[in-house]
Parts: sequence; C-alpha cells; structure tokens
Amino acid sequence: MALTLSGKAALVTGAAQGLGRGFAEILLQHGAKVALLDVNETAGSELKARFDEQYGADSTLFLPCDVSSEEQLTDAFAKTFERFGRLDIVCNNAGIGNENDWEKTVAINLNAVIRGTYLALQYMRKENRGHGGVIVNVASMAGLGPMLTNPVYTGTKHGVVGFSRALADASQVCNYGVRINILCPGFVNTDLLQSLTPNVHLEDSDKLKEEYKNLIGVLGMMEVQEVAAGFLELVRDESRNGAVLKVNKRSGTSFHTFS
Ligand SMILES: NC(=O)c1ccc[n+]([C@@H]2O[C@H](COP(=O)([O-])OP(=O)(O)OC[C@H]3O[C@@H](n4cnc5c(N)ncnc54)[C@H](O)[C@@H]3O)[C@@H](O)[C@H]2O)c1
Ligand SMILES: CCCCC[C@H](O)CC\C=C/C=C/C=C/[C@@H](O)[C@@H](O)CCCC(=O)O
Repeated sequence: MALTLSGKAALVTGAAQGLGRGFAEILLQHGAKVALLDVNETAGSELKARFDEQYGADSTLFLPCDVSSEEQLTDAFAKTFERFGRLDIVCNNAGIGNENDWEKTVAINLNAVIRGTYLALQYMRKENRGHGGVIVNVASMAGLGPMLTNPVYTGTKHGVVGFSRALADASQVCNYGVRINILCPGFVNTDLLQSLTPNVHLEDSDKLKEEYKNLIGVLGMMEVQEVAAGFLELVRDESRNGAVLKVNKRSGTSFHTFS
C-alpha cells in the first residue's frame, strides 16, 4: 500500500541544502506541503524563494531553526502545525560531523533527533487527534558499522538507529498509527563531507585520512537524488515500520537485517 502525498504536510530539518533539500524537493514533487527548518537563514530563504517559483508560495514554509535548541524546535513544530493544520511526515535530517566540538555533534545528530521524533509523535498520534503518519530519521552507514575517522559521529548514528527501532516497536504495540523508519546512506556528495577536520583527540590523523579515502573508494560516492529515492520509499511504503534502508553506490539500496 503506497501513501498518497497529495495534501499531506511534512517537516524536514536541515532542509536548506544537501540531502534535506533533496528530501524536501521529492516530497513537493509528489504534492506534499513542506516546512523547511534550517539554522542557515540565508540558504533557507533562498531555497524558499526558488520553491515558491516552482511549486507555489503556499507549498512551503521556511522556519529558521537550530534543532539543538529545545525552544526553537518545539516552536517550529507548532508553527508548522498552525500553518498546515496537520502533520503527516517528519524527516529528522539535520546533522554535522564535528569530532572536536563533539558535544555539539551529539546535540544535533542525536539529542535533536530524539526530540524531533517525540514532537512528531505528539502531533501525529491518533489518540491525540492526529492522523497517524511516518517519521524518517536520517542515520548513516556509520550507524551500522564503525567509521574510524569519526567515532563520535559513528556513536550518534548508532544511537539514531537504536532509538528509532525501539520507538517503532513501541508505536506498533501502542497503536499510535505512526511508522518510524531509518535511512542509512553511504557517502553522498554534499558539503558535509568537506567538513572533515583532523580529530584533535586522535594522533596519526594522516593514517586516518588514508583510511577515510579507502572507505570512500570501497563504498563509492552518490548524488543526493539517488538517496532521495530511497527516502521516498520509506515514506510511501505503509508496510514499513522500524525498517533500516541502506543506500550506497556500490551495493545499491537494501534493507538491513539484524541478527
Ligand atoms: N553526506 C553524506 O555522505 C552523508 C551520508 C550519510 C548520512 N548523512 C547524514 O545526512 C544528513 C544531512 O547531511 P548532508 O550531507 O546533507 O549535510 P549538509 O551539511 O550538506 O546539510 C546539512 C544541513 O543541515 C543544516 N544544519 C546543520 N546544523 C543544524 C542545526 N543545528 N539546526 C538546523 N539545521 C542544521 C545545515 O545548515 C545544512 O543545511 C546528516 O544527518 C548526515 O549525517 C550524510
Ligand atoms: C564528516 C562526517 C562524514 C559523513 C559520513 C557519512 O555519514 C557517510 C558514512 C559512510 C560510510 C560509513 C561507513 C561505515 C562502514 C563500515 O563500518 C561498514 O562495516 C558498515 C557496514 C554496514 C552493513 O552493511 O552491514
């Protein structure tokens, strides 16, 4: 059974560029309205202007938001619900890879995904007068195996996978009517990959940089659109709850199974 996106309301964090922009665009192409949340006000406003031309001014709402701020994220969800009158799809996508300011990385990549998931549940749960819905949390292949250059990033992504799978089971048992799925891309050609800086907590960063290059060589490099197709599958396939979708250049798209 495929979810119809026409008339649905979505919220995407980190939507101003990269994968988040790709996820927002594919939702708009399928008729959904989308709230674009991003800390980068310039990029977010520019993208909103571009989407206004392509999809009409009523199709998107740009909300400047630092997802690591409880107040800003809570307020952005409230403004989204107020504008669209419903919330059916949430993508907790915003993420960084800073191994030096690792507490900021944990705040954005994990804490904000947890808060964004609970906020989504609040607005979607059927017993809260919600319509049900689907949440896609963006982890990474580094959520399924170690990425030695970025141990904290790896930890946050493993956390996203574990938290989301547990909540998917809870939602099923409690009949919330909300599906929670996890997207685990390999390397994608976005600004995030340019942000890799030597990890001050580890020596021999030259060796680690070599390993990083080897990993990219093994997994290959994708473009945003290749991952956006996998995202749409997790949104639309109403049989999927607690699903972990891997997307990478070498082995394509497959659902991860846990022993
Ligand atoms: N690029 C890859 O190779 C890759 C692979 C797997 C998973 N991911 C994950 O995909 C997600 C998106 O990454 P990307 O590659 O598109 O990165 P990106 O840097 O191109 O885009 C990230 C977006 O998030 C925004 N953002 C950053 N911190 C924020 C905050 N505190 N509040 C709100 N917005 C914030 C940025 O302004 C930017 O628009 C991340 O969770 C990342 O970990 C990326
Ligand atoms: C600055 C941060 C860099 C962004 C990193 C992106 O999230 C891309 C991550 C890409 C690859 C990470 C891979 C880790 C791979 C190995 O641990 C491998 O064993 C995982 C295998 C998973 C599986 O299929 O079982």
